[in-house]
Amino acid sequence: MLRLGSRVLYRDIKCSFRPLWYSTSRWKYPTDPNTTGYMKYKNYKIDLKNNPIKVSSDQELAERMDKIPLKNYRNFIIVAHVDHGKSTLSDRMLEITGVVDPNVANKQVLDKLDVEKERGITVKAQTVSMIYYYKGEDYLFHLVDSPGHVDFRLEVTRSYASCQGALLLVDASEGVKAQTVANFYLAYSMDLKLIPVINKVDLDTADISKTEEQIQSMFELPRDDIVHVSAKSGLNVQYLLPQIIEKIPPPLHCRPEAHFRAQIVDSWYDSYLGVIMLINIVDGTVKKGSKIVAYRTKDKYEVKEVGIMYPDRKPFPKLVAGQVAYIIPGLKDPNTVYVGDTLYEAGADIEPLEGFEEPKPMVFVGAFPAQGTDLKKMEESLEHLFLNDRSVTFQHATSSALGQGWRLGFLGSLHASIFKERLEKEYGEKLIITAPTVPYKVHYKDGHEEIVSNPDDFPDNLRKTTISHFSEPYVEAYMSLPQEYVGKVMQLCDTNRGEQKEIQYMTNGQVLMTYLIPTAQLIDDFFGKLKGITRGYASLDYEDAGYKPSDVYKLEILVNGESIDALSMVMHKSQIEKNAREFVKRLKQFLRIQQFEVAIQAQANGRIYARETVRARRKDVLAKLHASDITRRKKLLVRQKEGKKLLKSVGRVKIPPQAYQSFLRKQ
Ligand SMILES: Nc1nc2c(ncn2[C@@H]2O[C@H](COP(=O)(O)OP(=O)(O)OP(=O)(O)O)[C@@H](O)[C@H]2O)c(=O)[nH]1
Repeated sequence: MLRLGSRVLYRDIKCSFRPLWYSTSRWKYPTDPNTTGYMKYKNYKIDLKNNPIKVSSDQELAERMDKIPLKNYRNFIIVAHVDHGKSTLSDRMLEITGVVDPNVANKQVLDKLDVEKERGITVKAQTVSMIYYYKGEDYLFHLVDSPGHVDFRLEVTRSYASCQGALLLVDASEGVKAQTVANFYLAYSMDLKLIPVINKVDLDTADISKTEEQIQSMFELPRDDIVHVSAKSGLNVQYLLPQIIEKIPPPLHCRPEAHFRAQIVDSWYDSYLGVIMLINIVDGTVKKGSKIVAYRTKDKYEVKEVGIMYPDRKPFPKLVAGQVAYIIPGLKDPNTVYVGDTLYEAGADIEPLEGFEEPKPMVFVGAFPAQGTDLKKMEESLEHLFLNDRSVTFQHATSSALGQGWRLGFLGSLHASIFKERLEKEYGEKLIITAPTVPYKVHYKDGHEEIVSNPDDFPDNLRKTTISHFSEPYVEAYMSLPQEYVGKVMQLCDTNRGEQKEIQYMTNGQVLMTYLIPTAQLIDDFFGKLKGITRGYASLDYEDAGYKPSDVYKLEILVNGESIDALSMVMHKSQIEKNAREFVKRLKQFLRIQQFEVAIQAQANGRIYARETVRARRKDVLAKLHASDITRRKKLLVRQKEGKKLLKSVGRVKIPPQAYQSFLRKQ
């Protein structure tokens, strides 16, 4: 298998020289997307009169779909770098096939979550079914719109399992980016038939020739196969649909006559209907009343409803092999559903389908309910969200500062922030989230190792007699950027403890840099900093690169000598001094003045690195005293001083949860 960053890829890039005039030629489009009748493009004749298909009822739609033979099914995914236009292209396809009304302004119809609409990014892969009429026959398409961001790569990988082909979409003005390359190799390794598509050809900044050249040289995809579209205006999208039929094979491995067997692709929770599962039906049929079993748990269900996504749930009488559609098993407990598990007909003797890759969390945070939040209700909300996002790992955790909560593991920091936002938006819950941390490894002298994902559990130097050393996780980061920014990016990587592996200069003025970077640096907004110094021109992708020995320590914050577990952090030696000073200063802002003096200290490796003091509140004990009574005055002041001393020795500082919240929010 070819891997992103492999020598093969770089060699190909280096060899991709083309004469200069090549990149300056411009394409002309003689076609108008609104023209009716037969149109010709790369030898495809499209019957625009019969598209979109016309049906007057759901029943007619179901009957028409039922007549489509397996050989006319096409299951495909759209993959691309972030913002290259996947969701917009899906909108146009849904209009051409009549799934949504073309006369209303459809905008990223498949980005269904609030957080997706607000942030303009796809977080969840969404499947939708469509019927397309071509050369006198109906075809059934199952399209998957996938997320572009690297944190959601697992969503894309899982979706590939139900697809035979992929549209590899590239923005004509940006060209091939780091995630285009990563997605290409993923699709390539899964044997998917790829159709290259150049999008945004309407932009003044579009450089179609250069983008074509990149696609041809980097992916060895023939230039002639590339379709040029403007997903925004709809230009040429109608010519893409016949390519899907001609190039992507049907799922002929599916067996409609066999016993029912399907894979759970996704799942979500509906407060009325309970669990809903999106399934890829490999064999047989399933309908309301079918008795089915989940292979992993051996739980039995009687199916309550089946249907297709069009683009929302549309109940159908039955589903057949080759389709990707939903079922409602009448199940209330989301904890018993495993994405990737096989469902099969009760009583049948079947082989389970190959499961999905297990998520490997890169970022951990502690999550605790804010004051006044019901723990039980929050646990329920979390379970419903986990059902829809199986990439999150979680376990119960207790903090002496924040009480009972959870330790959550995510695939990246964007993933963590999206999850928190979903929880707040969709479930109205309030959370206190501790600083993100990566899983560190502790190597003991007796040879055993331990992974620590909670900084509070990280051993301090006192136990070092039994510890041989620590190590921290690294990623191999691939960055593509214009040549002029190479110096600045090298500097950024150096300050983030990066180790250079490879720098490749491409023919189009772009550079591909490969660095080994500690994951802890990556999750500390490395991408934001990279974008900042390259004025948004750089793109980043990464993959796990294992562990390396490292000088890491736990930085503890002490308030009057007592360690605050929720604020502990593990970090590299080089960052301790700066963070220690910053943390104590920041915590001071949020602590209430007490009757006695409060010391805030930052300690690591048995040493105090920084200290701030919150002075005690001074009560004016002399207010009521006559001005001339000097002895009484002295007596009162001495008594006040003694009282404060006593308070300090017995007084515990009660830190309100809001103080933690404010402290952590600023992190
Ligand atoms: N000019 C122009 N803009 C486009 C075109 N296609 C998409 N866009 C714009 O590009 C932006 C990103 O489009 P999306 O469809 O959300 O991209 P995406 O690839 O689904 O994004 P992620 O799912 O977050 O990776 C939006 O502002 C679109 O309006 C196009 O053909 N021409």
